[in-house]
Amino acid sequence: MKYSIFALVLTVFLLWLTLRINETFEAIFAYVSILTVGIFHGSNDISLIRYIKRGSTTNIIKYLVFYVLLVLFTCLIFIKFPLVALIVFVAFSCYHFGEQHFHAQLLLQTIKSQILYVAYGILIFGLLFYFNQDDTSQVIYELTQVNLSEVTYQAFLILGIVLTAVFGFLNRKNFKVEVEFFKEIFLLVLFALLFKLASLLWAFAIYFIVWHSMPSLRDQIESLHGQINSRTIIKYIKSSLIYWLISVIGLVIVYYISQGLELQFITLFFAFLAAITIPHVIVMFFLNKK
Ligand SMILES: CC1=C(/C=C/C(C)=C/C=C/C(C)=C/C=O)C(C)(C)CCC1
Repeated sequence: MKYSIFALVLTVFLLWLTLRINETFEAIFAYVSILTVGIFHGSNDISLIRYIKRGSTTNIIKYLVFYVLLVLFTCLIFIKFPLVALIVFVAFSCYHFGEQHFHAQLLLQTIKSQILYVAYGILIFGLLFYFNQDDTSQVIYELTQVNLSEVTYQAFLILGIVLTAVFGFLNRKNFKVEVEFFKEIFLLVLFALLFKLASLLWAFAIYFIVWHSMPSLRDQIESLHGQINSRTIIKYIKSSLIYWLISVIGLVIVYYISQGLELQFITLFFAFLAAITIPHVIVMFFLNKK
């Protein structure tokens, strides 16, 4: 079965599940899935760098040091200039989500297709934030001390819709033939419904796991090992385990820090996600260019 059909069926099932569980279960499922599959899909960046740089004589330790410094630098920017850091994080994330959605559906990677990636990411985050305004505003306020008004969310969503429509149209000759326009629209309506019914964290988790992390894991295993089977999956898990463990330990430390601060855990959770995500987005950018 094509992955996108599986993801579609799974999303409909999760929509049904959302109607049946309460917010506590949503939060438990969200944290567990983000901490396992979500963090795992970003835990193999060093192997991916080795793959991207194969043939190069540069020592991999150099990349590891650079990677760790980038994580620390992101943390520092979040502390010193939180608004700038948040805007950069959301912009990178929009590109990254859009890239995962479209890169295999387009024939060529051009400036127009890259703007489509950003546009689609804006549309997805626009729907997520628009339908969960209060919770989003609270997290953003705790991170940056900035209070966003309803108009900002409307404008962000409209920007996503317009840019996706315009750049989807401008890329029309660049799409592979099998791209189904109506399936894409149906998906967006499904996301809108899901994001409206689910809590912010659960809605984010469903998109992040089903539509981003799982297809990204599949692409990464294919790039690194040529094919997907139990042997290559185990190989991938083995080489990711140590980085995954370091990330989870980092998050446990963040949890204990949050106990002493007057912040919600979810706020620090997103800040933590940002710190480990920005270097990952850069690695995936170069992997997809290959
Ligand atoms: C959902 C959400 C936010 C953004 C989260 C983002 C942008 C996550 C990106 C994750 C990525 C790109 C992971 C990559 O593998 C904000 C703005 C903190 C506000 C609160 C809710």
